[in-house]
Amino acid sequence: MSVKIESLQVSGTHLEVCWAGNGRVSRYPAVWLRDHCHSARSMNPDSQQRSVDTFAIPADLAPVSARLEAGTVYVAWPQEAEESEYPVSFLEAMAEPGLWQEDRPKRLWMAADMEDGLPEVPYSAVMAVDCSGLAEWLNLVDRHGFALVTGVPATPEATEELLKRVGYIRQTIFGGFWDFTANKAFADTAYSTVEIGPHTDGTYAIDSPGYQAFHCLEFDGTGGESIFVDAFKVAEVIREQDPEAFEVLSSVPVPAQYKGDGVHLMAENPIIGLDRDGGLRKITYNNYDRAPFRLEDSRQAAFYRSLALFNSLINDRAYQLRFGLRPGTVVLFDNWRVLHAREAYEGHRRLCGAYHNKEDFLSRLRLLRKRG
Ligand SMILES: C[N+](C)(C)CCCC[C@H](N)C(=O)O
Ligand SMILES: O=C(O)CCC(=O)C(=O)O
Repeated sequence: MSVKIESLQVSGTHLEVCWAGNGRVSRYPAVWLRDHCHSARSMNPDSQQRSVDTFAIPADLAPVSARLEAGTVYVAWPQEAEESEYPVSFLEAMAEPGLWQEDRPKRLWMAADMEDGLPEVPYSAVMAVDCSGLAEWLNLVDRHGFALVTGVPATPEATEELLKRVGYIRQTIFGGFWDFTANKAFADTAYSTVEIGPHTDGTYAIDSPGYQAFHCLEFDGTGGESIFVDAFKVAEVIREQDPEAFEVLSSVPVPAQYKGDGVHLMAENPIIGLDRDGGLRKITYNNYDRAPFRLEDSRQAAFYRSLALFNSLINDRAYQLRFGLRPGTVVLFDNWRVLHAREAYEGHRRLCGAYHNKEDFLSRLRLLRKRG
């Protein structure tokens, strides 16, 4: 429910809005206001894209008058016949200066935190038309870094249909929706039976896949247990216990590469990527794909020490959630936060799954939350 406006007035180069209930006053500068006008002449009514010429707005613009009518604030400008329009809800959302952000709290975890059960949603709920189950699944992934869907028909078709409810599938050198065994189809150990330690995928991609899903369709063998690690938890432990290591891991740009299958992909990222406020944004870690690079000796020593600390924590069972992927259960996890790994295995194992881009998952989550 939108907050009500108690009163509004123009004051110099600003519009002042006094909000009902708390008496809070918001001040909006004229140039910013004119640049964000919602009328059809300033915002394309079909695309909601800005059409006003930002750069023709006089730097000394000042509003002439303002009025409120039926949930919209109208502002009159000198030399303009038409008023600008602003939904009250828009002015409320922009009441104070501040950079864009969304409230998406994370629950960081160690293995013991998951002893009461894993975040999961039944397939029937996720596929239901009302999308409440889909919203629950994506909210769980956003909060915990992963979530299971149980009772999924063990077919690639059902799995692909499920994953397409999240958003369109990300294409990579491995294709789109993939269905694989240890067939050495690509120059990557995923297509073998060897052990793969905790890592994120696509460290060699400038835009690493935001999410990854696995569904084990067939398993007739031994070993092959999956491992998941909340690397945000590990990063916060390091930030607390070893600030020097945290500085190294969050600042040294580590190059990665994928060489083979007709490509040579390269990208560089710090292992612990931070956002503008110093919060955790993106973990990028795959020691197998780290490309050669050199630092000067003392920095090189600090890098290996920090890397060894990170490695010791992600391989500490206290941080490792371990379970076997089995037919019927799909795991979707945040590839920018949760490391995944696999024990070596023998016998036959068939996995299918896909990647999603970070922005497409968050778009679906955002729209589902708006419906909620
Ligand atoms: C596509 N599929 C999941 C089958 C295999 C992907 C291999 C990804 C590679 N280990 C990396 O770290 O990027
Ligand atoms: O086989 C698995 O369980 C996972 C393989 C893997 O790590 C990957 O595809 O990145």
